[in-house]
Amino acid sequence: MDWMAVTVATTNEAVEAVSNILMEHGASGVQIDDEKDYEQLAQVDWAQKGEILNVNEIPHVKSGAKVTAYFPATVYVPEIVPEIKRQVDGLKAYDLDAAPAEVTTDRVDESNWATEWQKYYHPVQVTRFLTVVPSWEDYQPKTRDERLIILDPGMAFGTGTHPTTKLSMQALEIVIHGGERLIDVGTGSGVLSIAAKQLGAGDIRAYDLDQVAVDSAKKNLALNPVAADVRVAANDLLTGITGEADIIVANILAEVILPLIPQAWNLLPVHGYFVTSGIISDKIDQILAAQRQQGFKIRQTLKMGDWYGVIAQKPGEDE
Ligand SMILES: C[S@@+](CC[C@H](N)C(=O)[O-])C[C@H]1O[C@@H](n2cnc3c(N)ncnc32)[C@H](O)[C@@H]1O
Repeated sequence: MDWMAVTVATTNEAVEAVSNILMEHGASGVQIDDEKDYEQLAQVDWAQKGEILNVNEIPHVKSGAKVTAYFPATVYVPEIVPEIKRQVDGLKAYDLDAAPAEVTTDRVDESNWATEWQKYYHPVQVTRFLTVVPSWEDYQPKTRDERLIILDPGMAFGTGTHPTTKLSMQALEIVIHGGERLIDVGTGSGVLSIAAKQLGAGDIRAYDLDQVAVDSAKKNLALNPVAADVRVAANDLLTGITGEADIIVANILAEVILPLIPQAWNLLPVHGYFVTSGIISDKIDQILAAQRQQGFKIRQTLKMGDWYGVIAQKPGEDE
């Protein structure tokens, strides 16, 4: 369906009143492009927040504000524009300066609209060997060792750039030597399974509680031929799962890692690795204590900002 966009160029102080006017005329939603908001957005470290986003590339107003309202084809826009203009000009009566108060209209093709945001996502090198590439980008490895993770950053957590995901990948680079059987608990977008395959892991099973994540992981795995044989299913942690794994990786909140510790212990052989991430600094001591209590040896802790990752190992008889 085609939509019509009505844009009012105005001031920061009149944004709310202008938005109300547009909504009262039947807009399905408004988009606000305000110079002041943009100044704040530019301060955010988007990679740190887990987004492969380049805010600097987003077109934006250089002064004042622009309110754009979207109207479905059922609203005849040329008819309502003069009234919108009259009401915006009328804000002066309430001591609101809405100038320049210019009203323009444009046709929006919904198919372009839905993919417009993709323009701002780009390949990001997340560890020494791994680069996350949005599925629509044509990107070739820059060095012989660079491995790609093709992702469609959709609904599920895991664009690969969040510190907790990076820590997990760094830990996988340490523990994977080739051919290991691996279980990815809380797979999200499937990013860690793809990373593990790229690093040489063998058989991989991936689980997530959330069906949206399971579907998203399946789509992403299909984009990466190297990970085509990863099996994904909905499951609560490792409840009911049998069959040994040499490595179990989980990037989940500390509260959720606690009940996973005994489950992981039961599925790991001697010398098997338990890689955990998603642990905020306040909880690291509790997680380390619980893993030691279970019998794990802590081989390495990794840190990025406020986040920790842990490489634990099930020790041999002689340790
Ligand atoms: C922080 S995300 C990690 C996603 C991805 N593995 C990564 O490293 O970027 C945590 C994931 O764990 C899943 N999860 C939370 N509780 C779970 C549970 N009890 N069993 C399985 N998955 C769970 C969430 O749905 C989410 O997809």
